[in-house]
Amino acid sequence: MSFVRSLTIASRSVSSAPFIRARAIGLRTYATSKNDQPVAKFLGTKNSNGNYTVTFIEGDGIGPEISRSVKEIFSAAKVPIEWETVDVTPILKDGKTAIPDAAIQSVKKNYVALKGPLATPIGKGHVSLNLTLRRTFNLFANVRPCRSVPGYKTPYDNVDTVLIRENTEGEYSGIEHEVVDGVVQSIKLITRKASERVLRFGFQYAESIGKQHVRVVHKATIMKMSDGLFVSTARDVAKDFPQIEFDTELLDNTCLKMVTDPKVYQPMVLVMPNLYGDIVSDMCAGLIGGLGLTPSANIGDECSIFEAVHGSAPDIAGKDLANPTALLLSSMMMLQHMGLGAHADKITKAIMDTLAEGKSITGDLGGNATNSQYAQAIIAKL
Ligand SMILES: NC(=O)C1=CN([C@@H]2O[C@H](COP(=O)(O)OP(=O)(O)OC[C@H]3O[C@@H](n4cnc5c(N)ncnc54)[C@H](O)[C@@H]3O)[C@@H](O)[C@H]2O)C=CC1
Ligand SMILES: O=C(O)CCC(=O)C(=O)O
Ligand SMILES: [Mg+2]
Repeated sequence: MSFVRSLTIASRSVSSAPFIRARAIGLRTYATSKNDQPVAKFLGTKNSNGNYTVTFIEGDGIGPEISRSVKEIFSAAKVPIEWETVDVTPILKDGKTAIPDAAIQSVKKNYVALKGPLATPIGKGHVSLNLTLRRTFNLFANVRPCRSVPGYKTPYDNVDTVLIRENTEGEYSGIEHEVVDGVVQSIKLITRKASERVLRFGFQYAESIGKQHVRVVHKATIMKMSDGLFVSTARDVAKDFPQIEFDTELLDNTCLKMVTDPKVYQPMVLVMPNLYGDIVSDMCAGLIGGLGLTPSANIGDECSIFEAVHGSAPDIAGKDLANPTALLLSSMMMLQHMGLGAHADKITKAIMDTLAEGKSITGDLGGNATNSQYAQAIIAKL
């Protein structure tokens, strides 16, 4: 019988990290936190045509189809953006999987990218390029809002959760090895530095979108050292935000309560280690109609990459059946981040009106429209 053991390592180094300041990346708002000088400030500038250049990674599976819809809608809405499409087919560099240099240079130059889903082989094969991108650009916070779509009926009304996932370490550190035949070790790495960084961002983000409560989701009853460090760091950071209510909750209880009464989570921002955030965000998507609807932002000090929560959906790829809304809403978060909020508002209204009308929605939402027909319906409303 094979026996897989997970070893937890917690860094005890005491951080003297400076107070991190963050600009909120909201789906609807572009509020600056009270502490100004944002860590996630958009550093890009307009090119000689008066447009911003944005790196586009179209991705695998449904990626190219939904990317095409986003591009068509942006073009119809006359968003002042020029896309720089890059290839991220992995290369081997010093024996390790790496992103091609041209793609890295493009993101570095433009400070911002929109990304379709990238498939990861199961078991053997290259490491996740999604994770590689997050690590390469130190995109420490993954912001995953999940809100009910007005007019689209689900068993739950008025879902409004915001989950912030630590994005660079934890169970996703990718440190694994075989101890002896049949015994494998996987290391969950938690550091005070990365925890503090994402937690501070979480508090500042909550403040800037008007949520008065931060809840840290963990399993420190079992992973006493690693999740314990995340929780104790959170308690320290919370002292700098006395105006924000702070508490903690065990992950299994969060899952139960979320699918029983998601309204409980409306006033708060949830912050959690990497794997928990991955799983809970898919679960939350299920509350509002599925993965076709939920966006995300990977935030770093310099660059930020915006992508849907979902993956490459191989089961529907190549059929023009995918729902591009999740990538579209991610691109709306991107526009907010870039200070192009007026364009975001206009497109978001067309998206929401099309969804509420229900005549041209995709199969995942119970409609008959293709991805292309849905995109055209949005364009007609612009
Ligand atoms: N950030 C990323 O790029 C992510 C990449 N992946 C990768 O994607 C691949 C496929 O993973 P799965 O487990 O199948 O998850 P998935 O998220 O691709 O699909 C799960 C289910 O949701 C549906 N779905 C997803 N997006 C949809 C959309 N836009 N419209 C309509 N239906 C949609 C799919 O058809 C499927 O039934 C894997 O290689 C995985 O590693 C998975 C999650 C995130
Ligand atoms: O990189 C992958 O294959 C999956 C990543 C994922 O599920 C996520 O980021 O939500
Ligand atoms: Mg995931």
